[in-house]
Amino acid sequence: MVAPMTSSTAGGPRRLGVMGGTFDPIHHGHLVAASEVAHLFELDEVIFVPTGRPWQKSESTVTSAEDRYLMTVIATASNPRFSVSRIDIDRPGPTYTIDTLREMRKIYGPEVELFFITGADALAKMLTWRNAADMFTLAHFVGCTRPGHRLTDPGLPKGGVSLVEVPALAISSTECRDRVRAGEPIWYLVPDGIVQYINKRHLYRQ
Ligand SMILES: Nc1ncnc2c1ncn2[C@@H]1O[C@H](COP(=O)(O)OP(=O)(O)OP(=O)(O)O)[C@@H](O)[C@H]1O
Ligand SMILES: O=C(O)c1ccc[n+]([C@@H]2O[C@H](COP(=O)([O-])O)[C@@H](O)[C@H]2O)c1
Repeated sequence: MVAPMTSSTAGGPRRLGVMGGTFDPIHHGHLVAASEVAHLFELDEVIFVPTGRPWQKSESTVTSAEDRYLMTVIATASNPRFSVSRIDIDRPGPTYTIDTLREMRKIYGPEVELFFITGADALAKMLTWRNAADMFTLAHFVGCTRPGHRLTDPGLPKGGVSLVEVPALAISSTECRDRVRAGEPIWYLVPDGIVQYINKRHLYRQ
């Protein structure tokens, strides 16, 4: 593990975490990873960014962007340091992180420090992402441990990534969807409001 960078705290540039994900649905694994990275890196805020069209996931299995966005808002509402951005769902075309980071820099200004947060599985695939080499000039990348996945640096530019240990929660969105489909409970895998939203909207039934 690489020791996290510490902040310049008061008076320094704003430090923003960017937690990108399909969040179909959002679960406690996402929330705990974001919270831990916020703590370790002394972030001012973590912005959750639900994907619009996650091109590396099968389109037919992805729930509508509005449902995923609303679930992300519900799940993060109680944490004053968490917020949700629509930038990926409002941008047409496939979702590329290079575009997310460019847009973030336009919105928050060139001085802001961006920390893009990923789990070990996403980090392992990062070199297959669009314009991967350019992403590292726009943000620092933080790879988090995730049960069932080995956390290694897949050969990213030196200094561009930190690997950190977060509390281990063996939860995936796939498992949540499968459990709903099978009539099994997802209480405590996801926030209570997400169980209620899924039931109200009849998501993942077939
Ligand atoms: N339990 C977890 N612990 C740590 N990181 C996680 C965990 N679950 C997801 N992540 C990370 O959160 C980000 C968004 O993940 P995503 O929304 O694709 O959820 P998922 O559970 O991996 O979904 P699916 O099962 O549908 O593939 C990714 O960087 C992923 O690696
Ligand atoms: O930029 C890309 O080409 C790219 C390819 C795959 C995933 N991503 C981003 O990685 C984050 C996690 O994605 P996912 O598919 O694991 O939910 C999310 O912000 C995606 O937009 C980005």
